[in-house]
Amino acid sequence: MSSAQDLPPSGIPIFTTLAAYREWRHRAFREGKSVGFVATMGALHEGHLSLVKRSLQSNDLTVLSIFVNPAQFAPHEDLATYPRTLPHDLELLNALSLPHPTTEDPARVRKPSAVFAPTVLEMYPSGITQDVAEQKGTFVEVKGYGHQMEGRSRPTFFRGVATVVTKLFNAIQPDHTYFGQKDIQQALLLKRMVKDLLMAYPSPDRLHIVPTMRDPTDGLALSSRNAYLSPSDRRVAPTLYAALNAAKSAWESGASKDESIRTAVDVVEKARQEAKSGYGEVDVQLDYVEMNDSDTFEVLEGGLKSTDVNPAHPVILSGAMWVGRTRLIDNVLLGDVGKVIEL
Ligand SMILES: Nc1ncnc2c1ncn2[C@@H]1O[C@H](COP(=O)(O)OP(=O)(O)OP(=O)(O)O)[C@@H](O)[C@H]1O
Ligand SMILES: CC(C)(CO)[C@@H](O)C(=O)[O-]
Ligand code: BAL
Repeated sequence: MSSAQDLPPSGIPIFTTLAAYREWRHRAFREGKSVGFVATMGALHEGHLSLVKRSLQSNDLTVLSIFVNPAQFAPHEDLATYPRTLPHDLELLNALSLPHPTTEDPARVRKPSAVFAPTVLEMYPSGITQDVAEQKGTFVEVKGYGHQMEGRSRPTFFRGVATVVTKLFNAIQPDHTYFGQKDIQQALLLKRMVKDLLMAYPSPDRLHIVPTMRDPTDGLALSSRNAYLSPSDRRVAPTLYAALNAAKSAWESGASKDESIRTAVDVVEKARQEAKSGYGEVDVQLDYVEMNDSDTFEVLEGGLKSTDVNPAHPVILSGAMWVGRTRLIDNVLLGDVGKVIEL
């Protein structure tokens, strides 16, 4: 366990080295205790906590990693400014507890058991540069599944995510792991990776996808990057979710894929015009709105309608939008949502 001077006080053990974590993990193996795992980049919010709560409900022990992974940021992206709030993250985790599922004794609760907060060198012993052409060492690519949706705008993102999550799974050795629907392509791609690489910790059926937590007042998906939003940005930010919902209603009322996407684009365009001239003069730019098969990630054909699609194979309706200098993503699922996420 780390006793590093620069770590904030915490009731939860914080491991900064693989060796220290492994000792703890071996004890859990010996004692036959199940370990649930939530991977994060910190700056925790209720969305993260909803994943931690799922883990607490189903596992003896719950580990959370906090690691801002350089490999998933392109050189022009926001690695340097990404919010880092470890003391506050630990406060949130220390305050979290759920009744123990197998007893009515109110004194027995489950709390997060450990935090893994490694250094960059610990995670990348061969070193890491954000420029893919210059990288050396071992990287993981999920071919055919990383170039659509988010991958179109962030071509090296999923390589960085698949690589770090493989490392985290090798380190943590989770029985169960929990990812958020907000990053739906990431979660589904990782499920495929776990299957393709014949991983045991976790096995593919033990990678759980948890619904997106939203601001109850306007539906904005909770996200660490929301911290970048100015008050005027924040007023426009729910537009993406509103646009996706407009497209969803159109689709469910019989519109084609192209018509549904057009509905979403119109919602963003209207908000863009208003935000440009309104108080605060916010610059809104749609990056993409798309509909993709949740299994293959292939783009749906433009003329398709909901009646042409098997509801047992949900469609991902997703998008990304810039609000000022903040890039927001969101998605809704069309069809039998329960086939993809655990409600
Ligand atoms: N609103 C949310 N509801 C449920 N899960 C979420 C939510 N936001 C993030 N997560 C999940 O938490 C995990 C860690 O995500 P991460 O630390 O990148 O936070 P984030 O809020 O997604 O940050 P960012 O702003 O960088 O996208 C991922 O599995 C992610 O999908
Ligand atoms: C899965 C993850 C922790 C890998 O760095 C990150 O992409 C995230 O927080 O979603
Ligand atoms: N939640 C996704 C992490 C990223 O955008 O880098």
